[in-house]
Amino acid sequence: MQAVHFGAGNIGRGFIGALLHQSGYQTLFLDVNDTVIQELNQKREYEVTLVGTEQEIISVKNVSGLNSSSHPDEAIEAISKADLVTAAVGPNVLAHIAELIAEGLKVRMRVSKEPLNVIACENMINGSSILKKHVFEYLNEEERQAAEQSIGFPNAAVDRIVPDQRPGNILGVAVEPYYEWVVEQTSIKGERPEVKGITYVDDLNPYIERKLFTVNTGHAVPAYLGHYKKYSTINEAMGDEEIKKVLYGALSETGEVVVRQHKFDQSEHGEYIRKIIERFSNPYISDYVTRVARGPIRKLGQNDRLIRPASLYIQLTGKEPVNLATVIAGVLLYDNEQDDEARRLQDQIAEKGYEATLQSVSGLAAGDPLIAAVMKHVNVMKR
Ligand SMILES: NC(=O)C1=CN([C@@H]2O[C@H](COP(=O)(O)OP(=O)(O)OC[C@H]3O[C@@H](n4cnc5c(N)ncnc54)[C@H](O)[C@@H]3O)[C@@H](O)[C@H]2O)C=CC1
Ligand SMILES: O=P(O)(O)OC[C@H]1O[C@](O)(CO)[C@@H](O)[C@@H]1O
Repeated sequence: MQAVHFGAGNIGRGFIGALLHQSGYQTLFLDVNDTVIQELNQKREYEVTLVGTEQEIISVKNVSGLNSSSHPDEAIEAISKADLVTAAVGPNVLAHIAELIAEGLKVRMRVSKEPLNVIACENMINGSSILKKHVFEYLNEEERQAAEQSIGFPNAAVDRIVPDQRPGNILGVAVEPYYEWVVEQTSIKGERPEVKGITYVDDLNPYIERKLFTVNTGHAVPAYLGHYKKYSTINEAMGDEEIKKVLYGALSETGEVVVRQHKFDQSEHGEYIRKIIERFSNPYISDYVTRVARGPIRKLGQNDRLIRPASLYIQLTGKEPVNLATVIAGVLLYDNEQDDEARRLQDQIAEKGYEATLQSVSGLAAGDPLIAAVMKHVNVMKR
């Protein structure tokens, strides 16, 4: 079986690539990073090290790479013949891989009605549906109708902390042992892809929201408040009692939302939170606050890990999400010259101020109570 995976980065190699290999797939990684592609083609294998109290090494074999930017025709051909297409490129990059996928589908649909599933493995709600929308922009009406019949874009939630790797080791990845990959089976075309480790569910929404609003909201706390307090790693930030207090508070706020919205059992959700906080504190993983904080404009999006649960908390409880508001203030204060979105955010703030910037990046209406709640913390924290 042949899988084509877009993005030979941390999650691509450290999570999806490893499971595909363990499930018997040959994986072609499509990426724009020549160094990684060359190394993949030279070595044809790499190691994933699970780091915890005990270490385990997984050898990922039957892999190759292709620079999809300089070799689009080969990429199109590979997509046209693939048994499964996956992607972990980052939410903002989905639009940029859509044309290649569309061209691959056109070639495929000309010669066969064989079903294919395309799964976006990103930290976002409805990632595969959004990718589908981008792909369909490159298809004509007839092709769209054919694609509706045979090409599935099941949404997915992926969870594994894969920090940035040590320089010098191009392919090897150190990852936490934990993982979760949940895929919406109702959108699958043909047989469900047999990938070890995928949990199929009918409705993904509860799982993606629980994950995004617990793992990712939670991780954002030591990331942004850690950077604010001048820590460089998540581990250091997790040792700060003030940060931990906001973390517990924020996860209790999102917990209330997730449990009420999706009817998760309260005590099971408490246990889920406990495990996640333990994962953030894994002493064997060295994760920089700047990686987890990357892309602050995206993270202030209306459906992302902070604004959506904070807005829902206000709607559902009528209370102020004090802790989530503190973290959102931390995002607005996130100043990192190395991060393009952080620079753009600070430029906007310099031009029009915190309140108007928050409003414009989050899509919140003027006068939304969340804005006032956040501004209280901005005013204290910026002193
Ligand atoms: N690292 C983590 O712990 C987790 C990350 N994710 C999600 O997985 C996605 C990827 O994250 P990471 O692997 O951490 O990022 P990464 O930056 O390590 O990997 C992204 C890869 O995509 C490649 N890429 C960029 N533009 C491309 C294009 N046009 N065509 C093909 N490849 C392209 C990059 O060169 C890079 O190798 C993100 O959506 C992230 O939120 C989800 C769960 C965990
Ligand atoms: O990948 P994003 O959306 O930039 O956010 C970083 C987050 O994603 C993860 O890498 C994995 O979910 C977490 O470590 C962190 O919370």
